Amino acid sequence: MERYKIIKEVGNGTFGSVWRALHKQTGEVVAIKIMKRKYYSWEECINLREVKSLRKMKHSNIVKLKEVIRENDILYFVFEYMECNLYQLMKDRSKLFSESEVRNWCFQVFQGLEYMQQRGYFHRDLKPENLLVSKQTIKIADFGLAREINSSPPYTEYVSTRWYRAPEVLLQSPAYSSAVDMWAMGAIMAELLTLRPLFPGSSEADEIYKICSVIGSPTEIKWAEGLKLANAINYQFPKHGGVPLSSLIPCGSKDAINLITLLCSWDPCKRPTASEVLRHPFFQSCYYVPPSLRPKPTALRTPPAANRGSLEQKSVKRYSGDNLTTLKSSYALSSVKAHSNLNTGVQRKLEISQQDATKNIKTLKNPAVKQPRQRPSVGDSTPTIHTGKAHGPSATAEKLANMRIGPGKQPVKRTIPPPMRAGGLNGQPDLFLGRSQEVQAGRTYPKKVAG
Ligand SMILES: Nc1ncnc2c1ncn2[C@@H]1O[C@H](COP(=O)(O)OP(=O)(O)OP(=O)(O)O)[C@@H](O)[C@H]1O
Repeated sequence: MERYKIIKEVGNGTFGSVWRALHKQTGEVVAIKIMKRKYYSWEECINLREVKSLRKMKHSNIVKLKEVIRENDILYFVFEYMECNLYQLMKDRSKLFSESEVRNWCFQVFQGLEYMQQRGYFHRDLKPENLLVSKQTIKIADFGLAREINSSPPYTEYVSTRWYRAPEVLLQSPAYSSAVDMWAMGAIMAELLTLRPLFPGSSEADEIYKICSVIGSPTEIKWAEGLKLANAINYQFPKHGGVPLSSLIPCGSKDAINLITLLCSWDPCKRPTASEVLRHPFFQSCYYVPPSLRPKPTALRTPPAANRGSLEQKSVKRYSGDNLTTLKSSYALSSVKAHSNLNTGVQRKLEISQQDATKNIKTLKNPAVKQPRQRPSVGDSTPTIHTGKAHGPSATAEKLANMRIGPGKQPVKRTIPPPMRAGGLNGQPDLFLGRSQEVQAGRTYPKKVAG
């Protein structure tokens, strides 16, 4: 570590603090993540998801892991340095971003996600804090929870920050897919357009309530599987018709609203894949390189046979600044098939794998080291183990099951996100707080300064 000069702390997450540093010899500025727990052997380190997944990712929209150093049982990740995260860009703004700014960021993030999906990974904790920006470039960071699409469910440990958490995860589906990242991106895209979180639940139960009040409660037609999941944990959805997203995102174009609607579909199979999203009319003005002109990706991870066909067929890598052709509205909603394929691959291996949970070193060896944070990730995103049905109802299941929000058509409420640290404050459990406070339309959400 003596090769680096540590300059300033720039972030403090669940698992590590992140510092701006200087490579003494080259003068290069880097970000060094110092892990909070100790690592007594290299073996422990190289099994970390962050190492395993990031080592394989080489894409201009994925933050580059340059080096991993273990010294005196302390683990350091050396990353390329990025100026700030997306949440920091949003929090003090009163003027909305233009749609083209939002489009530009989202296009880049979806390219990173497409790359991940094609290599068989999904992120699982997308949120504005994990999208890092330097000038016009945005990159996906924090692969601590990334998972291989083909790894075996059930996925028992805690996943993703509440406001961006997909309904199937809230309802404890044991076999979710990369579609959880698409849900999160729908919520993030809406937030970028309005500077307000779309589903600012103050607890897991309130999160579902908020989702229902915006997109309407799921029906058999919209999401039969979801009704089964709810039934399995004895949960009843509140009855809501939802509201037109255009009323919540008045500045959004038709295409933007349509894309967010698709991304935030109840049914994960109905959410488009990243490749499909990149062909959506919302990105029509963005540049596209057809598959035949794309360079062969290096270090391509070969998916197991079960998924290979579907992944390869969908293999679309795109975009470079030059040699461009514009794609004209060739977007087709084949997402049902796409996510089904991924899901099937996952679900096929539905043997109970406790081994899978134990693989998560973060989860098991670093419980509740959560540092106080300001957004709902606090405490709530600590990957504590959900025991799941196999071990009796989890706390979430109980919370959800005990909750009955009275039916009846109510006007849609925009609600204040949890004051300061929502749910799970300082590691406290995520308690159901009842119906959230109303807030007048047009009022912006107070957000606290990021760490
Ligand atoms: N490469 C980087 N360049 C600049 N800042 C960074 C970089 N990586 C992380 N940060 C800052 O540090 C913060 C925390 O980083 P990160 O999300 O990797 O930590 P974590 O412990 O995994 O956090 P979480 O609580 O989200 O799991 C980020 O939100 C970001 O502001």
